[in-house]
Amino acid sequence: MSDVSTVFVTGGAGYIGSHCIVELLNAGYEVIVVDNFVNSVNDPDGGSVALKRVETITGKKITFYECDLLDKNALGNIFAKHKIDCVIHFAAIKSVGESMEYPLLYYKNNLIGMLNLLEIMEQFDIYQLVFSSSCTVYGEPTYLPITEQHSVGHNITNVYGKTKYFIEEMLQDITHANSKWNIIALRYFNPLGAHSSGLIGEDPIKPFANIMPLISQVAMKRLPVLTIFGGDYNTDDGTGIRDYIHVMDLASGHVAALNLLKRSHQNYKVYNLGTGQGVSVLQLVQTFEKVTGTVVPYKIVERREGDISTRCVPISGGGKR
Ligand SMILES: O=c1ccn([C@@H]2O[C@H](COP(=O)(O)OP(=O)(O)O[C@H]3O[C@H](CO)[C@@H](O)[C@H](O)[C@H]3O)[C@@H](O)[C@H]2O)c(=O)[nH]1
Repeated sequence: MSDVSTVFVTGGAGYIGSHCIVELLNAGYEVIVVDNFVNSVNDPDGGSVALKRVETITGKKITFYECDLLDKNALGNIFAKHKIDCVIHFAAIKSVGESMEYPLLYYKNNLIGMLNLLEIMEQFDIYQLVFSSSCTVYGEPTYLPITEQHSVGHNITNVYGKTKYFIEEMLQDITHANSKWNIIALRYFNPLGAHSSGLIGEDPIKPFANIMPLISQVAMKRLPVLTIFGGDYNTDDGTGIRDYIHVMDLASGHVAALNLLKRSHQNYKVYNLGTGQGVSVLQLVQTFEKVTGTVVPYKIVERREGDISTRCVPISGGGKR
């Protein structure tokens, strides 16, 4: 198997991307980052503040480019300049609540971006890819905890999840057609937390609807009260249950996936990345209060459209498909 040492990272300035780069650099990989920097706090000298801080944390230099994946020529030019071994594709657009608003924009950015990347990879004879997928591909689960063998594509409640599902299908097809492809799709459950240095973390600049940054906003008094969606789910305390995974554990999962691609040909594999432990919204709030010593005022309202009740992975996942 080829020696993976330089990783091309799309969306490296994002929350998950930046934390993963820390682990990649610590594991001895070199990284080339592309990002369009539209959802990051940017540095006046170019790049993003998060990337600069990753350099501070690791003591290593990051090569980065401002590039949108819709610009295939620009992407090709970057590939032509470097000896890239492997790609991790984080870049995707998300919107508030990930409703069905603007589906065309989602499909265009997320699907064409992926296709451009795959075409350029093939052109440069690079076939190793780790793809950021999501537990949303499972839709409303028919059994719990969710293994990788659970059906995908049914009742997906948001367009973001659908793009992840469509891309997974595409990746599977191309590996069938050309066995040179060596791909792992990682289905993230709900990431939270920050690097222990506190230098990087989740602080979105665009409007967002995920629970953890909202809890932080309320704790910092930027928002008066946390709105908990639904107190009548069929769970112990009535609030929704998710599997929250620490972002640095997610990062380790990416390094493990890359190491696996490097060690042996995988063709196409999917893995869940979760903890195996379901946590309710109320438990999350109470734990946050206990750990930080800060009170988080909340009110329980109607369920949010498109939300499911419970989603978690088994303690030891299956891993094969
Ligand atoms: O203001 C809020 C926001 C969320 N929740 C609840 O908190 C839990 C988690 O919600 P959220 O952080 O929005 O995540 P999910 O709804 O589980 O799904 C998100 O998280 C997945 C894993 O990252 C992504 O793949 C999905 O696209 C994304 O919608 C759910 O029970 C929500 O009902 C609230 O009660 N109040």
